[in-house]
Amino acid sequence: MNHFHYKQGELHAEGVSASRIAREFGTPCYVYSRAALETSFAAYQQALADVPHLICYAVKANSNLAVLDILARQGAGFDIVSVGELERVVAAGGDPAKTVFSGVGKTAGEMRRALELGIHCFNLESAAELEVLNRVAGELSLVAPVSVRVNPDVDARTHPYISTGLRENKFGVTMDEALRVYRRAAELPNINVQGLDCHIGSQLTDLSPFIDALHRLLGLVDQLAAEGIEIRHLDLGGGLGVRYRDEEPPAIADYVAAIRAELGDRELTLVLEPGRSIAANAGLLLTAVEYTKPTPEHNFALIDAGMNDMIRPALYQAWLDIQPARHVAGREAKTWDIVGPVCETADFLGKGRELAITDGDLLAVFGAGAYGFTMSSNYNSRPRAAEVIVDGEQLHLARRRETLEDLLRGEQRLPDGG
Ligand SMILES: Cc1ncc(COP(=O)(O)O)c(C=O)c1O
Ligand SMILES: N[C@@H](CCCC[NH3+])C(=O)O
Repeated sequence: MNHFHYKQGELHAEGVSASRIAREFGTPCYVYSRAALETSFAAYQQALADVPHLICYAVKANSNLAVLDILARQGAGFDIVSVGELERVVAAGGDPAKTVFSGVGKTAGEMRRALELGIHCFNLESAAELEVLNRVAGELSLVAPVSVRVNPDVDARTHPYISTGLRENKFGVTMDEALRVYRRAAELPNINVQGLDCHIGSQLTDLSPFIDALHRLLGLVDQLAAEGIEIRHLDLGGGLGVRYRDEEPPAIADYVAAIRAELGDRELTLVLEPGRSIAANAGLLLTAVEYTKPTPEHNFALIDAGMNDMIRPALYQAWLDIQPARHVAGREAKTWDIVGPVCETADFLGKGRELAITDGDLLAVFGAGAYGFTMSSNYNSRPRAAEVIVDGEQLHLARRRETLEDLLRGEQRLPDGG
């Protein structure tokens, strides 16, 4: 079911028209469909229903409290990469006991808070981090559950900036190093080995890199078992891609089925950390055309959303579908570059788009539910957009638009005479 659809020429998010959302909350505005979030999460749950599992939604994809709340109510666990994300999970009613902590640079303070809250597992990314965690857990008289994140050296065949599982990437440890880290972990008094972890990249549209990585991980599980180190859960990270344009990623059910086939009848709890495949197509960015500006080279449509609101096109050359929120009959289509107000040439959301649009039109940028708002910034001192949840006919303001006062909060001039 498509939760964003056109009815009588006008875009609707579930039962609510785009123009009503813009009227009530202004633009730019992120719009998320509750049903879409629930549907994609449920696809993971159904595919894993009869095996021990934990689905840890990757908070970095979309960390709005209402989004986390929706997923927590469905029983989601969470994958976090900072204490800030952990506090969001707690504030949203998520369960720390279903939370895994990834990230290459966890600080001692972050570890302390996570230990106090009793998270499910720390995904360790280095031998040095293991020592710090053991010390911090010791200070608290606690035992830290750990996995080691291995870097299986497989090519995820995705954009180089979001590929994480190659030897040259900063993430995880090599397979050889992992053996040494596990041996050391097994000796430490405040560490309890629980699992094995990897995450090879994001927006993968092919199953084979996942299966290659899993293969390598299972080899390590066996090697560890031979040394008496038992691995109870296997965390394969996230990374399943979505369709933004014409990509053909596997369906969630097929992705999970392929992993399960590879696991066979091993008694391992499967942990997954999906982000994009849950949130990307559950959200869009509504924006208005402020000006149209034909030039000898290009027709520019200057919109009120910029790269500070959605950086993916500038950062990864990502292609996002952009459509007018209302189809007006009889208008002539032209080729447009859809650009924002930020003072950077990279500030575009789409280039060379055939669209019948004019000044004042409302546009929708699709596929914006993941890595949209969470990567937004105040660059050019632009307040960040509102975030809205659509739930059937209901609209819920999930985060109000920042005000100019918000922008100045926490800053101070020098003292008088300084
Ligand atoms: C450790 C880890 N887990 C999970 C994810 C979520 O990935 P995705 O949004 O591609 O599912 C990421 C981001 O790529 C990550 O770095
Ligand atoms: N931010 C990236 C995904 C990277 C995920 C972090 N490991 C994107 O928008 O595609």
